[in-house]
Amino acid sequence: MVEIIDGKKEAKHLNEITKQHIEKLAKSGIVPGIAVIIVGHDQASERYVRMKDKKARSLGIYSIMKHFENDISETDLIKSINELNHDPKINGILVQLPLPSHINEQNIIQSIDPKKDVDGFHPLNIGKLFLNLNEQFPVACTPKGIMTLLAAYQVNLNGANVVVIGRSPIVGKPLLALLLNANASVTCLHSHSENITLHTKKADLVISAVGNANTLNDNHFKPGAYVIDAGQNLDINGKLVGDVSYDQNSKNIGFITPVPGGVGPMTIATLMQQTVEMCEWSHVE
Ligand SMILES: NC(=O)C1=CN([C@@H]2O[C@H](COP(=O)(O)OP(=O)(O)OC[C@H]3O[C@@H](n4cnc5c(N)ncnc54)[C@H](OP(=O)(O)O)[C@@H]3O)[C@@H](O)[C@H]2O)C=CC1
Ligand SMILES: Nc1nc(=O)c2c([nH]1)NC[C@@H]1CN(c3ccc(C(=O)N[C@@H](CCC(=O)O)C(=O)O)cc3)C=[N+]21
Repeated sequence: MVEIIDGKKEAKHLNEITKQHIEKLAKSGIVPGIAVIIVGHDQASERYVRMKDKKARSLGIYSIMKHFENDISETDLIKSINELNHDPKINGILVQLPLPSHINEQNIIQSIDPKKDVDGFHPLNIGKLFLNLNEQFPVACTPKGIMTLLAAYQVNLNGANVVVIGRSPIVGKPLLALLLNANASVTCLHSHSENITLHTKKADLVISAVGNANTLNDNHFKPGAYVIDAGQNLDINGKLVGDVSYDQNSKNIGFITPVPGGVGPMTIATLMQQTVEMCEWSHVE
């Protein structure tokens, strides 16, 4: 029997805690603020951004959205980010990725004030994460949310054999650092990796962030394995599915995050949590 790791439930719990922090700040007249920038009209991106805005507002976070046409220049986009860098009402700036190909993503990410980099994508914050510095800095929300979920399910990472599939700067790489910092033994696989099963069969925990349906199935895992599926894919019927195909009776998978209802809701809840944390950090400095 496969047990479900309920990301929706944990996200709700995390949002309740975030709400308490917001209420406490409100007593000092402080309202945390987030700005989300989106370029172009990609349907999935517009949908994610709306979900973030709606959640922020429902929690009492000041939320603004800047929607630009596909042909905005890199200079104009940076100008808009600069305004937000200097806006005292804004604690977190998120630029939805991917951006159109005429815009250099690194130039955009690096124009965000690292103290407002709520996505944790700025090289300074990624560097701090890899160095495991003992200070407060933002961390990419999907990996951070996965760590919160693992903690909620009391998954022991100390010395555990963990396989991460995917090495993007949004999911795989920051996850690798977080797991290493939590004393796991981590293997990171990617499109050049040979014999994926050899690695996954030995893993206590497998985290998949590939972006292809049916990348993994029950035969890839050792009995009782924990599986975190970060994939968001549309199957042939247009249904949202993860990277892992399985059913209730799968023999090996012990615990798994469903798609939808696993990593996705944790990402949004973590974005809200981190916006509020960054507001708190800015007021104690
Ligand atoms: N739930 C959530 O909150 C979030 C979900 N996602 C989802 O996670 C997935 C990954 O996203 P993202 O990291 O941005 O995607 P990228 O496309 O940037 O990265 C995919 C990674 O998977 C690797 N890969 C591709 N094919 C294989 C394969 N056959 N075997 C092993 N590794 C492979 C790639 O290797 P290489 O580096 O060699 O190209 C790459 O490192 C997507 O479905 C995305 O929608 C993303 C962000 C948040
Ligand atoms: N700067 C930036 N930061 C990001 O964090 C970022 C990004 N760009 N670009 C795209 C990816 C993708 N991503 C998701 C967030 C939530 C869900 C999510 O909530 N998924 C729901 C289902 C959503 C639905 O109903 O369509 C679930 O899995 O249950 C999915 C994917 C954040 N990303």
